[in-house]
This record gives sequence, C-alpha cells and structure tokens, in this order.
Amino acid sequence: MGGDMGSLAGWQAMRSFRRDSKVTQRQLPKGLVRRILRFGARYRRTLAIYLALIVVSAILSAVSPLIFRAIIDDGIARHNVGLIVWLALLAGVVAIVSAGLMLWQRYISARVGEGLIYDMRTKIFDHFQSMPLAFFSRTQSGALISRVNSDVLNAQSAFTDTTSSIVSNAITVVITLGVMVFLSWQITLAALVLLPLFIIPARWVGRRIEGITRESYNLNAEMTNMMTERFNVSGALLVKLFGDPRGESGLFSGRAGRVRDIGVTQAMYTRIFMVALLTTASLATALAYGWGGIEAVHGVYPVGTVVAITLYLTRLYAPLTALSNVQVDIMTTLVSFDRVFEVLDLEPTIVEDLHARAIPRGPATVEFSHVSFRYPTATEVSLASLENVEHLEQGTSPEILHDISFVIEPGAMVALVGPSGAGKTTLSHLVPRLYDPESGTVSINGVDLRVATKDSVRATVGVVTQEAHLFHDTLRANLLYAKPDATDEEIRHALEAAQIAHIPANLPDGLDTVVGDRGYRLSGGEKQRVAIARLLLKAPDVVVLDEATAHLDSESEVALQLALAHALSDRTSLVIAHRLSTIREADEILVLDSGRIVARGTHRELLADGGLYADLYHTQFADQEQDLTAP
Ligand SMILES: Nc1ncnc2c1ncn2[C@@H]1O[C@H](COP(=O)(O)OP(=O)(O)OP(=O)(O)O)[C@@H](O)[C@H]1O
Repeated sequence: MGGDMGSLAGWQAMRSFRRDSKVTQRQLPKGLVRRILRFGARYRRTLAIYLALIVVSAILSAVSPLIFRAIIDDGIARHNVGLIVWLALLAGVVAIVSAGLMLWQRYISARVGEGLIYDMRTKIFDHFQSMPLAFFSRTQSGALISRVNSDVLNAQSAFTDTTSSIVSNAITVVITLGVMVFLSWQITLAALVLLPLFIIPARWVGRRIEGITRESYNLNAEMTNMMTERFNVSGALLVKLFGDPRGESGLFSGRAGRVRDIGVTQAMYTRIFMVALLTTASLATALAYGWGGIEAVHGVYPVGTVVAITLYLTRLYAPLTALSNVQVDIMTTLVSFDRVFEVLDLEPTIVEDLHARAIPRGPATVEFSHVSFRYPTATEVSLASLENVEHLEQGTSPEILHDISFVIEPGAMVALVGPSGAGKTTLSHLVPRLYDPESGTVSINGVDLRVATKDSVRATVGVVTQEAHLFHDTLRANLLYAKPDATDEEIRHALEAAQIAHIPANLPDGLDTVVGDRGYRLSGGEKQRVAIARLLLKAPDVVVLDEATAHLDSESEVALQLALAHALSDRTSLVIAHRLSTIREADEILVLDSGRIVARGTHRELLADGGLYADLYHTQFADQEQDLTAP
C-alpha cells in the first residue's frame, strides 16, 4: 500500500517534470485565481469532501507503520500474541478502509473533472456560435476545435490532478516528517541529507525530458498536418500530379524516425528518473537500517521504531520531489484556464440589442441608407493564439463600401453588378446582418437591423450562396435545417418548386441518403437547387442570392431559372447577378465599382448610358445573348 502510494507520487512527480517550465515566466491577468475559483464554485461542496478524503487517506496511510512498530515492540518483543492478532487485524482494516477511500476519491474527482469539462465545453461552444462571421474567417478552425477539446481537458486535468497532488503530497510530507522526527530526529535528518543528491540530478533529467517532450509534440503535429493536407482529395491530387513520391516518403520517414529516436531517449530518461528516485530512497533506507540497527543493538531505539522509520522513508521522497516542482504545476493549471477564459472573453461584435424588436413579417422593404463599411480588424474579432501568430496585425482596415444608399420595394428585385472586388459580396452580407455597417443603416420594413431581434432577421432573410454548402447528413436533414417541423408534403412541394422532385427517387435511400462532401455527390447545379429548396421551406420575405458563375448545360440552366423564379416570386430580392436573364428582369440594377454605386437604372437605360455597365455587359453578359435567343 505504502509502496503503491510512493510510486504513484513518483509518477506524478515525473509528469510534472515533463511540463514546460517556461510557463512560470508567463504574465497572467490579475484576478485569474479568483475567477477559476468562481468557475469551480458549483463544486465547492464536492471539492471540500474530496479534500477531506485526501486528508483522511494521507493520515490513514501514515498510521500503518505505527501499527507495525507496535506489533514488533509491544507484541513480538513482549510475546503478547493477543495484541499481535488485534494489531494485525487493525492494519488489515486500515488497508481496506484506505482502499475504499481511494475509490471514493476517484469517483469524486472524476465527477468534478468531467463536470468542469462539460461546463467549459458547452460555454465555449455556445460562445463560438455567437461570434460573428468575421471571427471564423480569421481564425483557423483547428485552433478553435483544440480550444474546445484539448485546452479544456488540460485545464481540467491540471486542476484536479494539481489540487489533489499538492494537497496529498503536502499532507503526506508534513505527517510523515512529523512522525519521523518524533521517532528519531537524528535518523530523519541523516536521511534527508541524501535528498539533494537526488533532486539536483532529477532537475537536470527533468529539463532534458521537457525539451524532448516538446520536440516530439511538434514533430507529431507536423506529421498530422502533413497527413491531413495530403489525405484528402485535392491534396492527394496535387501530390499525384506534381509531387515526388520519394521526396514525400523521405520527409515523412524523417519525422517519424525522429519521433522513434525521441521515444527511446524519453523512455530512458524516464527510467533514469524513477530508478534514481527509488535508489535514493533505498540508500536512505539502508542508512536508516544501518544506523538505526546499531542504535537498536545498543538499546537506544526499540527495533519497531527503526522499522517504522524506514517504512516512512520510502514514502517521503516521491512527494518531496513532486513538491519541488509545484510552481510549474500551478502555473500550468493557471495558463490552461487562461487559454479557456481568453476565448470566453472575446466580445461577440454582433449582439442583440436589449430593446430589440421583431421585424414585421409580410412584403418587405429593404433599405440601405448612407452605408459605409470596413471589415473588422484582427484585434477587434480575434486572438493571436487562435491565428497561430505572435502578434495580431495592427492598424485599421480599409473602407470597402462608401456611402451606399438604395431601396428595394416589396417584391422587387435589385441586381448588383460590378467588377471583381467591387464589394458585391460584402454588400450582400449586410442584409442578413453578418456584419454591421461602420456608419449608416440597413433596415428591413423600417426596422434598423441593429435593433432587430436575431431570430426575426434569420426568419426574414434567406440567402443562397454560390457554393451551396450541405452538411454531411441526409438530404432530409439538410432540408429540415431551415424548418425543423416541415412535413413530408411541404418537403415535396419545395423539391418540386426547386425542380429537383426527381432527385430523391434516384438516390439509393431517397430522402434519407447521406449527401454532402463525403456522402452522395450531387452535381453543382443540383446542389444549388437543394439550397433553393431549403430556402423555399424557410419561406423568407427577403432573398439574397449570389448567382452561380458556372455555366450549366441548357437543361440544368432552364431548371435553375425555373427554381429561382419560384424562390424570388413575390419576394424582395437582392441578387449578385452573373446571368443576363437575371439582369434583364431586375427592377433596378446597381453598378458597383470600388465600393461605390457608380450607376443605377434598368438594363436598357444603363446600356444606353454607356460607361462601366456597357463595358461589363460586353465582357460578361453579351456572350449569353445567343443562349437566350437560341430556341
Ligand atoms: N473577410 C474579409 N476581410 C477583409 N477584407 C475582405 C474580406 N472579404 C473581402 N474583403 C475585401 O473586400 C473587397 C470586396 O470584396 P467582395 O468579395 O465584396 O467583392 P466582390 O465584388 O464580391 O468580388 P467577386 O465578384 O470577385 O466575388 C475586396 O478588396 C476584398 O479583398
């Protein structure tokens, strides 16, 4: 039992020595500790029980050597068989109670630990969901996922492990040293002299282990990156077309080989550490037996006392070693929590106003009034640690839209045209409030989007993007994403209107076929029509459409146009137009150039005016003229 506790503490010490000691140089925000305590406040009672259990276990494990001492000195030496039996039974009971306490302790620590993980995960997930689109376009998704996964785990394990190991080690050391000094302060002192002999080399080995552990993390991360980049369709294609298989293989085997070598070195260092720990404890035991034995022969100490001291010695070294590195443990915990808190502290820039009101449903007027816009800077929406950079780029971002004003009357269609980079997509993103304007207002039915409820914006505005994204899920689930309570009848109607009523019949499991990137591949045109069906189910009053640029065959083209006609009919719409048929039908065309509206009017008016629109018409749209006039 004592040996088990000793080796457990030995492993804890080992793990602690592997941690990055550089954390101790980190500057941490004020009040972090108080915040962690507040975060864990829900578990205050459970934690109190947990700490009490640790104390009781430590005391119990300190009792058994005293019992053995009594067996030897009072039982064996005085031939008192009855006492021996009683004390042996007592030692057995102590062992069983300790075992029970250990299980109970683990149960509680697991409950607190898993509870903390749950709290932090759900908090971060919800928080990320409330972040604006700008946040996702800046940060790496891998970095976000690792915040939800590994940082949370690190924070939790550092929290429960560190608290329990500090408390139990400190108590063990205090009790053990106390009893040892009481038994013989001379032998205790002599045994402690050996401690620095171990701690100093242990620190040296610890630093080595820390270094190679970090290197192996980096190498593993590089290997993972290399694989994720190559083991997908586009990466694999690039390698097949341009890559040199021998070079690729060499690169990979180089890294894997270094990981292998590091693994061997790491194993040896770890073993050296543990062996040194055990050897020092054994040497101290030998010393205690040697000196204590002589003293016992001379009658200075009873034999039992000498035995008890040596038993205590074995359980002293590992906790002392662990405590010698406690500063790194505490800092690791604080830093992990800091990483969790720093993402929770990111302010969502698009929030619902306290007095937000719903946009009235029904035929909608969309109005842009003197809207200027610039994309948020990195410092406004993101964190350096989420973008894998040391410092976020400073400075302001350029203004992309300048003084944009226009009105779309209920049921009307406004088309946006303009050269690439003019700001069409940016402008269209302001309608569903993916961003807020820098100045001016965007309003629907007279409600400024800044004071509209988020739910009503989501319900009022429907968007069909160029690249329709489908989740890796069934066709039905993808459609229901827009309206979870839609009936089969409604789904059928939507599919019909979107001109894809035939698709489920051609799929192996009908509506329940998994589609999306890894599922059944729909063609680009079909995908966009699924997106239109999704939009039709949602039945928004305002539609924002980014027309596909891809040229479809004439049959799909007709189907798409029919689907769009359904989607747009009687709805107010803003369309980034790439098709001649669309701009011809538009009630008004806005010509955008470098973020300004440079001309507006109908197709005929604008064409007659000449200028940028006429140029665009000749470069982008004129060649579609034959398609349209063709029978
Ligand atoms: N997330 C972003 N952060 C910062 N700048 C951006 C972002 N997205 C676009 N921009 C910039 O805004 C400007 C307008 O881009 P936008 O995509 O709106 O143009 P566009 O007219 O839709 O072009 P295209 O027809 O090529 O899609 C460009 O200069 C672009 O670099």
